[in-house]
Amino acid sequence: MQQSSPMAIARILDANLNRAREGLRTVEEWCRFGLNHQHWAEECKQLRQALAPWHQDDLRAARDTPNDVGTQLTHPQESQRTDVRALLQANLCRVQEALRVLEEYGKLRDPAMGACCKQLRYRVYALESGLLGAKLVQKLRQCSLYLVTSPQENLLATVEAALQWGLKLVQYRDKDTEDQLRWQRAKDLRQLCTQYGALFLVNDRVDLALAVNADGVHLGQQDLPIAVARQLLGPDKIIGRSTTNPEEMAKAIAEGADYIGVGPVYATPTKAGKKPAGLDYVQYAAANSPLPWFAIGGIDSGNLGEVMEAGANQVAIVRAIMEAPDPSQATAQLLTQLGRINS
Ligand SMILES: Cc1ncc(COP(=O)(O)OP(=O)(O)O)c(N)n1
Ligand SMILES: Cc1nc(C(=O)O)sc1CCOP(=O)(O)O
Ligand SMILES: [Mg+2]
Repeated sequence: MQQSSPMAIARILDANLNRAREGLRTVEEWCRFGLNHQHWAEECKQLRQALAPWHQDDLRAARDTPNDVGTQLTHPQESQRTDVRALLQANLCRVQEALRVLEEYGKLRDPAMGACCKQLRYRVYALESGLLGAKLVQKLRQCSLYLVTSPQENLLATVEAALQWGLKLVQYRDKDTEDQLRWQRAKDLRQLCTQYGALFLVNDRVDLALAVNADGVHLGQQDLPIAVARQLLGPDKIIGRSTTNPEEMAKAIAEGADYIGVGPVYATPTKAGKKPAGLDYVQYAAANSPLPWFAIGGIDSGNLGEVMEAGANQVAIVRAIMEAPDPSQATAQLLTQLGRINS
C-alpha cells in the first residue's frame, strides 16, 4: 500500500481541473457559436466557474510538466475527429472522466470537493443528453410540413388521413375545449403520432405536453418564457416560439428555442387580427435564421410556390388541411409541392 503523497495528489488534481475546464470550454464554444444555444452555453460556463475556486495556487504550483510521463501519451482517436458530434462526445467524455478523478482524489483534500465534483459530473451527463441526445430536433429538421390542428368533430380521422400520406409533425392547438376533453384528445393524438412515427407537440400548454409525454410545445410571445418551459420539460423536448419580426427571432434564438414560427405570412382568419409579416420576413428568415423555421399563416397549395421562392423549406398549416374537403389529397398535394412525399 502506497503512502499518499500530497504532491502527487496536488498534481492529479491540477491536471484534472485543467482537463475538465478545457473540455468544458471546447463544448461551450460550440454551444455559443455553432448552436447559438444560450442555455447550454451558460451551463458550460457555470460548470467551469464552479470548478475555478478548487483550482488553488498550491495545486498550480505542484505542476511539473517537464517530468510528467503522460504528456507524450496519445490515442489514435485523439487525432481523428470525424465531425463536431464526435468532437463534442470526446470532450464530454473527457470532462466526465476528469470529474470522476477529481471526485475521488478531491475527497482526500476536502470532502466538499469530492461532493461538488460528483454533482458537477451529473450535470455534465444532463448536458450530454441535451446536446447529443437532441434527436427530436434533428427529426424536426426533416419535416417539411407541420400540421397545426383546429378543433373539429373528426379531429383524429383528419389527422390520421394526413399521417397516412407521410406527415411527420403535428401540433395540437385547441383554445376552447375544457381540460378533461383536451387532455383526452391530446392523449389520442399522441398515440396516433407514435403509431405513424410522427412528432407530436402541444400548443401553449406545457402542463398538457408533460401529461401526455408530447415531444414538445409551441409557445407564442404571450406564452410562458422559454427558460421556464425548458426547466419543466428538460433539455430533450422541443420548444418552438412564434416570431413576427427580426427582433423576436433574435430573442427566441437567445432564449434557446429549438425552432421558430415565421408569420403570419398572409392574413388569416385562424389568427384573426394579427398583422401579416409578409414575404419580406420569410426572406429575412431564410437569410438569417440559424434555427429550423416554419413559415405559417394563410398558406395553401395556391400560394405555397411563392412562399418557397421566398426561401421557406418548412411550412405550418391549419385550414388548408384541417378544412380541406379531402385532407388526404390536400396533404399529398402539399408534400409533393414541398418536394418530399415522405415527410
Ligand atoms: C408553428 C407555429 N407557429 C406559430 C404559432 C402561433 O403561436 P401563438 O403566437 O402562441 O398563437 P396561438 O397559436 O397560441 O394562437 C403556432 N401555434 N404554431
Ligand atoms: C396559429 C397561427 N399562428 C400564426 C403566426 O403567425 O404566429 S398564423 C396562425 C394560423 C395559421 O392558420 P392557417 O394555416 O389556417 O392560416
Ligand atoms: Mg400560443
